[in-house]
Amino acid sequence: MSKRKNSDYKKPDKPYNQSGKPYRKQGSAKGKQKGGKPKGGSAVADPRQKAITAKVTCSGLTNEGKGLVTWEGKQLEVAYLIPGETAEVRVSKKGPYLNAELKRIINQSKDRVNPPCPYYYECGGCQLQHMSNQAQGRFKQNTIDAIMKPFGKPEVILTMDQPYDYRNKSQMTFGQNKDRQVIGGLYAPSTHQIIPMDRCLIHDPKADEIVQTIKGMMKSFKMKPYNEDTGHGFLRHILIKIGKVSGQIMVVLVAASPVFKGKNNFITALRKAHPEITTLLLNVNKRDTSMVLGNQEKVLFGKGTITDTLCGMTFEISAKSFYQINPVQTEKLYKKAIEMADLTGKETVVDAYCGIGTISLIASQKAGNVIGVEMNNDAVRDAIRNSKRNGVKNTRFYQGDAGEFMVQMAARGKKADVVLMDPPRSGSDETFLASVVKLQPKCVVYVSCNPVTQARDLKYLTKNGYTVEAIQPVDMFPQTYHVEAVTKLVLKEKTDNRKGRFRKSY
Ligand SMILES: C[S@@+](CC[C@H](N)C(=O)[O-])C[C@H]1O[C@@H](n2cnc3c(N)ncnc32)[C@H](O)[C@@H]1O
Repeated sequence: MSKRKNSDYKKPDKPYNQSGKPYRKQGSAKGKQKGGKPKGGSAVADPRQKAITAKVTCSGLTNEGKGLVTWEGKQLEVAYLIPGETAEVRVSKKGPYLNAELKRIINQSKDRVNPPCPYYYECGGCQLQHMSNQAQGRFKQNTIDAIMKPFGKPEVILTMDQPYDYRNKSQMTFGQNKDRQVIGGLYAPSTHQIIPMDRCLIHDPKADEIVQTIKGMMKSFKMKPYNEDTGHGFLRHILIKIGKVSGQIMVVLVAASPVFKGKNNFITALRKAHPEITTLLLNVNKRDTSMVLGNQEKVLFGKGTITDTLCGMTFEISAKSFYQINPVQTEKLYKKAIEMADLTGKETVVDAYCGIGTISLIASQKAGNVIGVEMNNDAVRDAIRNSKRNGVKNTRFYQGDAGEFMVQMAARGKKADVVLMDPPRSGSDETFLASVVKLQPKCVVYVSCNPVTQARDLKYLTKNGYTVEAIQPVDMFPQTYHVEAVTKLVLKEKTDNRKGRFRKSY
């Protein structure tokens, strides 16, 4: 990223509460209290000595779906508490911070439901299963409304009718328990501790079934799970991608070594148990990292890719390429994004952070031409293949940093009528945004899975000639606090004083 030029441009370092104001991290109220009466809740001892039980009432939710309570004048976060509920919480001191854990609900909200997942309270992968679907929708709407308040009122969130089993991509991690038995599951929040589980209710059930089969095969094939502490063992993770429309299934064994003993017999046994698997890969990840996939990849059978259909087009997907994980909601998201772009068939469109070219190719049907730019090599290769596969002739794809690409476009005096952008969670950067401002597309459509970084980037664009015209939230990740939004920005018309009339500044 280039040097900061605009003092308003700042990486968000704190999450925000629903009033859009920064709030403190969980238990982040400092333990020391300077006298004065407690402002809320009631307590029975001093948490500096030992944990105490306090009665509190939940007044709101953080962006991460945790209940906000006031205790002794301090704001604390309590996971799994719902606004309006009164509860007993256990307050303890963690370092300089206070930590509050839910012990018992005294008055229950009508929004509370029994979480269907038996691992819900240990896992942390989902944060909202204790809330009804309507309450989850309201929470996400409030979150996005608060964050986007400076830019206008968002539309009503597009929710999902069947909010379980939706993920087309899943990954499970392998290890051993203290009795040296193989376990497979998901990491507990912010740790590398595996919570053994046979089923995750937001995964495609078929994916979990295949993982259970492989786990069962490990003993007879003497396949050891990898041990992060000793560096011994073979299997680290299993990644599965499923084409929800095509039914094609990719299984990726992520191993610590390329030496796969008993490979052929293993493949034969797995194919016999699951003839529906269309391709199997071995990915080698030797690094001490939380990244699941390593760089080395070998196809063990099949094509090494799967295909799927979105918005009437077919897409080929590699193991390492990004593909939206909830195809039902993705169709709604893409439809909105293309609608917001107001294409007439003549425009030059830039699709930045384009992945395997999904938005580019869908937009190409209504545009003059589309230029896609993407960092990941495999995704660019998929995008090029996908344009051929769909008989699209008016797209070009480039590999590289989207910001650098836009700088070059601006330097060469190229034009773009519309910029579609869909950056990762960290958002875009000033190099990219400054070039958008230079290129002056009449419309920018910004898709984001993180409203906080999106709001930061919108602030930059609105300070530099753009107005937000529409914001559409979409629930792509039911049961979790995450929320996606697509925003339309248009170039403001400027008054040309010399001529005394309005002119467009592009
Ligand atoms: C949220 S995904 C969106 C992909 C695509 N628009 C879609 O809907 O499937 C973000 C994409 O940005 C890519 N990416 C991340 N940083 C990038 C950068 N600096 N320049 C270009 N692409 C980048 C990632 O590899 C990923 O494919």
